[in-house]
Amino acid sequence: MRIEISDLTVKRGGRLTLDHASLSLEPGELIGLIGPNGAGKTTLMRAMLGLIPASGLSSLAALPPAKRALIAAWLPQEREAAWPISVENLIRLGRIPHRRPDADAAHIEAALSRMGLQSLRHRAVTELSGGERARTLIARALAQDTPVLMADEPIAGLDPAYQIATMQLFRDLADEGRTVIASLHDLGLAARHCTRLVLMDQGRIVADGKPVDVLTPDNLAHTFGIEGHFAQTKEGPVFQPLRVLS
Ligand SMILES: Nc1ncnc2c1ncn2[C@@H]1O[C@H](COP(=O)(O)OP(=O)(O)OP(=O)(O)O)[C@@H](O)[C@H]1O
Repeated sequence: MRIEISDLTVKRGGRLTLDHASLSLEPGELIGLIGPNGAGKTTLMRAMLGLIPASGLSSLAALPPAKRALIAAWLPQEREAAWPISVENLIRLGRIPHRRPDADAAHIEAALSRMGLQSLRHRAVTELSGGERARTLIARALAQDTPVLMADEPIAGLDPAYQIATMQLFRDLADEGRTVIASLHDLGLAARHCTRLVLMDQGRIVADGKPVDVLTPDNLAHTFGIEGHFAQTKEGPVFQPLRVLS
């Protein structure tokens, strides 16, 4: 599903933390939202979903909440587990918007299996490692089975195999025709798996395009203050941050 935002703006503490952002997200895209700490990535996604007050337009935020929950799954950055619900039951919460208990089991099984959680299904989420909890929360978002998936730093804290597997899974979801947007700090994985990168700095979108066109020496220097190496290889695009510029 296509999502459009136009002039989306958030003001907090007298400062524009999101400054007139306009974007159109298309089905089939895996969009990596990148930028330094405090650039406004979380703010952009939360405003897009209607979770925080914003001026401007967001086609998602304009929907009634019940409809929105059928269209967009949201994976927030916070991963605390408040009470000892089992892995399986936490994933089941993703099915609430559908009100179709008959179809729930298949979606829950698929999500458990896609995130490698079958052996942990009866474990309390309060007794998981950080990475296992992260995978459980991704599974809950998958069980929601929406055309749009929005994720805030979904691979932070995962081991390399699960980082790659999760990025590949997101790419598969995009290839199936879903719209996927994820904020990422790992520019190497962003370059390798994303079809498009949106670079933010100080509340603004400063670049938007293919990884090769966004991870340019100028953009890296001006936003991150780093130098990196980008190469097109037989394996696909490879990016390695090299050094901090003084
Ligand atoms: N509740 C708030 N009140 C005031 N300022 C806030 C609030 N929440 C966030 N900010 C500020 O808004 C700016 C953007 O924050 P945001 O969390 O969107 O950045 P981010 O790009 O997701 O950063 P990170 O990579 O560190 O997670 C930051 O300067 C932050 O300090």
